[in-house]
Amino acid sequence: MSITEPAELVPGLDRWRELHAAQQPEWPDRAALDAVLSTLQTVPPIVAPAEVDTLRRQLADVAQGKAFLLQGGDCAETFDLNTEPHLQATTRTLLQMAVVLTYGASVPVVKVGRVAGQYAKPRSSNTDALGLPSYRGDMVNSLDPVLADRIPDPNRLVRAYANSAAAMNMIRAYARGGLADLHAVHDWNKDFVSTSPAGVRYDVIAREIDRALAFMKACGVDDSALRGVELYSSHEALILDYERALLRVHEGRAYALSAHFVWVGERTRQMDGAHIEFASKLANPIGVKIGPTTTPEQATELVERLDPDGVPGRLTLISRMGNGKIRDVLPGIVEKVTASGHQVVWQCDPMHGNTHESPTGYKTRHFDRVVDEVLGFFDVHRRLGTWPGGIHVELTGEDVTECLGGAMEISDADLNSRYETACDPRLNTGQSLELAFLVTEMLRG
Ligand SMILES: O=C[C@H](O)[C@H](O)COP(=O)(O)O
Ligand SMILES: C=C(OP(=O)(O)O)C(=O)O
Repeated sequence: MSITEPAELVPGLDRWRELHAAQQPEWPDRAALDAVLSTLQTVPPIVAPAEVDTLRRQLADVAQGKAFLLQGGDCAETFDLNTEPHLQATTRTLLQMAVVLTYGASVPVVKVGRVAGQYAKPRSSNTDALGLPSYRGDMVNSLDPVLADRIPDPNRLVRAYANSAAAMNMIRAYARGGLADLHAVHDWNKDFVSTSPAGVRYDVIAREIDRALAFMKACGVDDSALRGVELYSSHEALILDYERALLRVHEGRAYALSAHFVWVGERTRQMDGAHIEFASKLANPIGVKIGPTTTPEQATELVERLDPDGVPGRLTLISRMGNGKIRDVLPGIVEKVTASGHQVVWQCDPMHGNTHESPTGYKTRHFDRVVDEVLGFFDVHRRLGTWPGGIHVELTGEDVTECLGGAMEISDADLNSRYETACDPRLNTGQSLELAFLVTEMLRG
């Protein structure tokens, strides 16, 4: 693999540098940043091109209605919480959701974590409630409300790389055996079953799977394929200097090897902006968030620009419109993009359009609105005869109290008991599993 002079190997690779890049940190010392970037240009990347290509092929199946995409993880990962228990909890929750979907709806599930690199956040405001520079993710500055720690520090890019690489190392290990072995389907529910209605429901499926595995064993069927899974990483490609430093050219194609899948956010998807230009040059499967103001024309323009060769699954359009708007805004977009002939993955992020502030001052989301946005997404696709390809959720495997509602009926008064997110509120394990059960019913629907 060539890692020298990527811009000479891929024409126009660095055109993004001439365009406006929204939401970039104001690094105080350009020379310090450049020193860090030149280090990152020579490190081994976090993922490999062959893995990225495999995911792209699996997303082609999703685009063609043959599989479902489950993507989830922290809103913002932090260096402090990049621990084995935290990674295991996130992985377990994703695996449990995938089992519920695969078993309940008989559909292959492509599993992608918001993990091993989700260290940068776009913000609505440059300052926080205390008047300090906003926290922009551990890759940029510190969550601690101290002025000096909120100054962007380029050394954090190296820490983000190192933490991502370490996390990806563990995730690959989990995926290849042990934790992700379907024979451990019961263990994923340990400590959880007795405390959650969704855990009890899950246990029923786990017992059925156990029986099926015992039956297969008795019949002498080779079940080695069930001893591991494929689990991919993803994050928002926000800090372009970082993404560019971890880009490598392989067989003439530019791969962002910071993750298997990267997406461009709602705040940075301007057609004439640097993020879309950068993403257009990548060989990775990429996503773009589309919010409630997106027009069918804009969506089609994005698709033509990011999928010029019409590769099924190359592009995932992630709608995040809010439950009150999705039924009105999404249909025109789906109709026009479908008429263009491009086979995109349609994915629903039911989190980012449904955020509000609780009377107690917490940024929160109500589970009912989350579910209603997913229902709206399914309604639209059913009506138009297109495939509701996946969901994208902010979740954690911890028992936090950040989103309201769900079977445990988390109330405004409960929010302060375990509100731990570094940025936006996440579904806890129980709420995540409940969502998986509900989506299974929608898929069967
Ligand atoms: O996760 C998404 C965004 O970074 C987040 O919603 C922005 O939050 P803010 O409006 O508090 O800046
Ligand atoms: C910032 C995010 O979302 P959006 O771009 O949709 O606001 C996110 O998913 O972290």
